[in-house]
Amino acid sequence: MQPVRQPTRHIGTRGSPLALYQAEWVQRLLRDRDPETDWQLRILKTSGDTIEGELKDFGGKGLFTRELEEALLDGRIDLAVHSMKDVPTVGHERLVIPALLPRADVRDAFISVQHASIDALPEGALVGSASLRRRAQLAARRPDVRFCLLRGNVQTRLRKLEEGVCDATFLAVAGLDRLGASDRITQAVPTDVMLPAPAQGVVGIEIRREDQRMRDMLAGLNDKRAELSITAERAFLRALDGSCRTPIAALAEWNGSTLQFRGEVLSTDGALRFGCADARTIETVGEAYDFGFVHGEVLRSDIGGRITFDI
Ligand SMILES: NCc1[nH]cc(CCC(=O)O)c1CC(=O)O
Repeated sequence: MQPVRQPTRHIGTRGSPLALYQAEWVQRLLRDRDPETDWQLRILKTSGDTIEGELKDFGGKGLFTRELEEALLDGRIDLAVHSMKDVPTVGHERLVIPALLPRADVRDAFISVQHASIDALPEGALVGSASLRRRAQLAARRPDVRFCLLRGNVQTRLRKLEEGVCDATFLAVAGLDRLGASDRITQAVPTDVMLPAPAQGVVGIEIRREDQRMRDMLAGLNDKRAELSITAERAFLRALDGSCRTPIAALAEWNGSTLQFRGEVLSTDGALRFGCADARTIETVGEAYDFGFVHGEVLRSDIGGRITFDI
């Protein structure tokens, strides 16, 4: 008998602990589905991993995903694992995302060594966050709070917080749960206080459009509910934003077969806040997309010139 050569397929990922955890999760799922293939991780650095300052100042989209997409296109990797929150709403024509994994906790976590909740923060507290959305949402509730940058991967940020660099920070509950750091969460912030980023808590797998075999295999991993939810949220974002410089939040939650959608846009200082909410029975990706997109367009015209969108 001829020994069977195991085909190798490469799963591309960033090197942060959270990215690696998510890529290993995908690797396990693929090994279960297709043990004949040798599923290897390939770690790549993205521009988002090397930037020091404010992400918004770098303008470009896809800071955490572009290098992975280039590696897909030139064949260095066969799959790319992304946090969907980091994936631009307009994709490359030669790439597709056929699998979205079941959604984790969508909330943001408030983390502080000394203070029990957002409302317990002392007057003028210093909050470390590079996220425009979290800053604006917190400022809307607590205009007295001051901000500083706190960047780096989840562990780095938690360490800086313990060193006293700031009084509190925010991270996605999903990321902390995946890293086994749920005990660091001081308060899981209710979504009516802090509506999450579009697609927060969802991991997606991107591949080359032409890779039909991979598409067929991944179709079985796709979570339809996660797909419809984030399709609506990302369509809302797409209708509103071109630059990642406007604080935008969206969440589409299931109640039976009804998708309950909420979206909001804030001014950077949190002084202006425009929101919408609606519920509809949704069955297809097309319906989910239209649902989110229309709400983005309506909100955009409600806002008029009061918040600038530099598309
Ligand atoms: N690069 C930032 C990023 N992208 C996705 C997550 C969290 C995990 C998720 O939303 O799926 C994080 C970190 C954070 O916001 O705390």
